[in-house]
Amino acid sequence: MGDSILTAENLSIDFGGVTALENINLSIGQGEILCLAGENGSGKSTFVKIVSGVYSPSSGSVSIDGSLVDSHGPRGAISAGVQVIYQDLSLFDHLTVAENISINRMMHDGSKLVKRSAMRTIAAEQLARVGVELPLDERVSTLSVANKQLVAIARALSMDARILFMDEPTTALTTNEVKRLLKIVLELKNRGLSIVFISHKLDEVFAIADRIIIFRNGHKVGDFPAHELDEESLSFHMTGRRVSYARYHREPNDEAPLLQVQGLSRQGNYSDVSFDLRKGDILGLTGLLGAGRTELALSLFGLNTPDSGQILIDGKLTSISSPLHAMGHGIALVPEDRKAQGLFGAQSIRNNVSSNVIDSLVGRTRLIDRKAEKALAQTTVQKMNVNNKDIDTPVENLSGGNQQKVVIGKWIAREPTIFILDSPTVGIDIGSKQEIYDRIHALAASGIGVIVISDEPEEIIANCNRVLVMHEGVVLDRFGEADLRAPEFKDRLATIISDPGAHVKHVTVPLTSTSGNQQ
Ligand SMILES: Nc1ncnc2c1ncn2[C@@H]1O[C@H](COP(=O)(O)OP(=O)(O)OP(=O)(O)O)[C@@H](O)[C@H]1O
Repeated sequence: MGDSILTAENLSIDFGGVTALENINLSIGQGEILCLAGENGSGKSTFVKIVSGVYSPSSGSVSIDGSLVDSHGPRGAISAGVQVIYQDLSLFDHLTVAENISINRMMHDGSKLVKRSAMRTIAAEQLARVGVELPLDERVSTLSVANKQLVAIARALSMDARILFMDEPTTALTTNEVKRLLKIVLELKNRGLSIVFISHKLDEVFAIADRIIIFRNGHKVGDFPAHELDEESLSFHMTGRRVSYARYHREPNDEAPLLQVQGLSRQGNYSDVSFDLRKGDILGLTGLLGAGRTELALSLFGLNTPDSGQILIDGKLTSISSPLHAMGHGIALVPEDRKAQGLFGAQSIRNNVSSNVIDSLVGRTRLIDRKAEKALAQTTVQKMNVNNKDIDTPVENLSGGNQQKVVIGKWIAREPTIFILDSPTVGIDIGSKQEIYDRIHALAASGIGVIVISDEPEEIIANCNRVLVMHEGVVLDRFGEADLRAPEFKDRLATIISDPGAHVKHVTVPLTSTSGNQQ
């Protein structure tokens, strides 16, 4: 580690009696990439929020270059060179690239007038530091998530950042975009910036980390040069146990399809998609972000009406015109964006879980059976291993990964027969992933049909007995259990996902009940 730039001493914080961090001591070196690892709810984001002045610690201090940082608000941290890029990026979508990059700098400098030329100069300079070109006058809303992220990095640099915190920056990026981002992070480090990088994707951590600090239950439990760890030892330090993902094998022998999708198309989203889903199937829908997977899932949940094609449930032609309709047919969807679509943030865990099954909780008196509601929420919290067991906690106070557990749990509570999970383990730690995979396997083994949307080859291989690869709205290829079992399949799938254009379609028979590819 180079000279230490930031030092945290004895940092502790608690929220209403719950200790989120206790006696954290750590330092960050000049020009170093430090990865913060830890299970969901271990305190990583809370640490970032203290250092950046969002939270005041109950005790302890943060100093930069030996000077104490004022812990009462973000100003002190910003002046000392701390910048944070949160997952939602906090950009102004309706403003241009140049305006977004320069706005903080101009406000910080006390500019009262909007000077367009100065804005453009600042933005161009900062983008050059990141090493990318973006159209300065383009509205940010039109950019890809990856390019929005570059805008956020350029904005951070414009504030003379010396330490850049990135909290799960790769969750919404494609494989190639992740590679570009990691390259940029390494270049910024080479120019002397200190970077604190938080990710649950251990391959990313090992691709860039100089040092890895591990939190568990609010305590620092490890501080290692990255080369002293590998994925297995890091997982062990994070969870205190050996983590491995069991593979799923379909047992039910009822071949009648629960769901048949035949020639489904929606202009601009997906085209001519066909597949069957049987009891006990876990069908993987994979491909890059933007492949049409999410749009297809939304159509199956009544939120994105197809233009043509057919959906059959239990052999009967069905039109799914609304989520209520879909739920009536036993379909559940864990959406891609848990914050916007999956949860009522200000509501308690209890209310979020019961919101999905409220009809079954209303008794003859037309009142909600509060006892049953409480029992259901408690069971969900236990089964999903949510770290906060107080069911009256607002879900917005849970860590990101624990929020995702509540979303999955509240849909399981509906006991669906067709369960669609869009990117179910984004932001989930490796130990919790294992638990969620076990739950998905058990649900499928009990006879429901599951669709898992994911671009992680490891996730697809651990969970699925069939896979559809989508690219630009069409099914590019499909694989059955025999393919999935082949030892080289993980690498093969990773190559197809990262470069679908180069993949030559070699299976032409559709995976329908009449096809031979029914593994
Ligand atoms: N504003 C808050 N009010 C109450 N509890 C909170 C608040 N913010 C965080 N916590 C609690 O502090 C603990 C640490 O949460 P934090 O978000 O720091 O975890 P994390 O390591 O970033 O997890 P993840 O990987 O899931 O994002 C959790 O138990 C969380 O519920």
